[in-house]
Amino acid sequence: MNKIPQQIDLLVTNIGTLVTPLGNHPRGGIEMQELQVIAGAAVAIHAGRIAWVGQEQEVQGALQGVEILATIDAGGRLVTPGLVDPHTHLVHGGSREHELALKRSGVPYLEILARGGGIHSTVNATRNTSEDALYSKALSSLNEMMLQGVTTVEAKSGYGLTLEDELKQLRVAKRLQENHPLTLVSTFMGAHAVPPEYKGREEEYVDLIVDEMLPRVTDEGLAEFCDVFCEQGVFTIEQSRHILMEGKRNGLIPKIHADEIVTLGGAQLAAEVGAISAEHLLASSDEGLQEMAEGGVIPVLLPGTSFNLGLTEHARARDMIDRYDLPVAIATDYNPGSCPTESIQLIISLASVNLKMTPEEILTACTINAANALGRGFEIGTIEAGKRADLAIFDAPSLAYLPYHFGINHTHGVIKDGRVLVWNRAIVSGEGEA
Ligand SMILES: N=CN[C@@H](CCC(=O)O)C(=O)O
Ligand SMILES: [Zn+2]
Repeated sequence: MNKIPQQIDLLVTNIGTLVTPLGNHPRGGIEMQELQVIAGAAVAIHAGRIAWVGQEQEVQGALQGVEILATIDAGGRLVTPGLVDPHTHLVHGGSREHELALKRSGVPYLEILARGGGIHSTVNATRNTSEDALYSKALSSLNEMMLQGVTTVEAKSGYGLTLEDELKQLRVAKRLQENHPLTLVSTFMGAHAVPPEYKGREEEYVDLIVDEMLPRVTDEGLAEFCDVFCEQGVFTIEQSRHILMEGKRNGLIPKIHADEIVTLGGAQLAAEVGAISAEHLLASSDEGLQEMAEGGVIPVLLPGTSFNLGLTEHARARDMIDRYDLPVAIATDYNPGSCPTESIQLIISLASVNLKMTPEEILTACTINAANALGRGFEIGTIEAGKRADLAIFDAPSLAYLPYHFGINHTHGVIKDGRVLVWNRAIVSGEGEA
């Protein structure tokens, strides 16, 4: 139990129900179902951290003699840990609604890419967009995410695909890290596609990533993670292994877009290279899932992507949880092609409808498990003394109401590092404010 400080900066009172997983570690299998539920709760915050959490009727006793600087009334609402979105392609230029008809007429995702559209179309747009314009666009998406109850967001590069354009994307993320109150976590993904100018010279592009991009990204401190789109016609298992191992040598933790469309063995590769997470996994084999479980790799599932691509098959979340005890995380995968939405609450409903996850599993997936997919389980993802004071406050009578009542935003308030950022559904403090 943490010692209670002499001063409380903010006391959140009148919480109808507080729901949170517990602990710092990823929660797999049946543990995903286990939450702490406190009816009539209060949370005391000091220096951006949770100092005390418990039943409101105990608050007087617990905080006796402590000076309370400010109080905020949660109005009997539902409070959860601030949500964590561990997989987004936040920074990019343009949009791809011009591909909608093609997509809906049944042209597969990889076919659009092979024809020079898809990711390549966004690479063009991103190269032709200034750093300031990329910043403004990403900022408005980040604010949307914040309004959804999200307090930590991962952001990948991968729409530049030249040294300078990859650095440009990552510098935008760094500026947002510095100026925006949400926590932004950066991932280098120069291996998102082979750019058209390297067609037929794929190995040369891999060399460019390894010899020039990785060292610069590390030198400038622009990313924590390195990701690869390991997929048929994109990067092979061998190329992915090489890039991820070289990334590791440069101090970047591996992540991998694995087995999204074709069963290539990306899940096994994730375990082999010691990846912190593997993403998508619609086509992973049982062997792959078993190896992920043994290797401690977190599956990050992206139900918005399979929904938006019009697929009838989805990632096997039930098998992952019930048979392999895996600590499933979920994310938006926000990107301009396969999943153009910032709405984690839509993803929460899709995790219920298409992944057949329970409300308790879903909350675990977008809090403590997502936090661990970003190596941050020690400081976020639960409401416990000592953790960062990141809270989401919802206009919802119960946890199950979040996936159940779909397609609307339930967020009433957001508190990040003890600061009220959203209240009454509006941003009250944000980018550029101390
Ligand atoms: N599948 C690869 N990358 C992204 C999509 C990128 C795009 O289509 O622009 C994803 O995770 O879904
Ligand atoms: Zn992605």
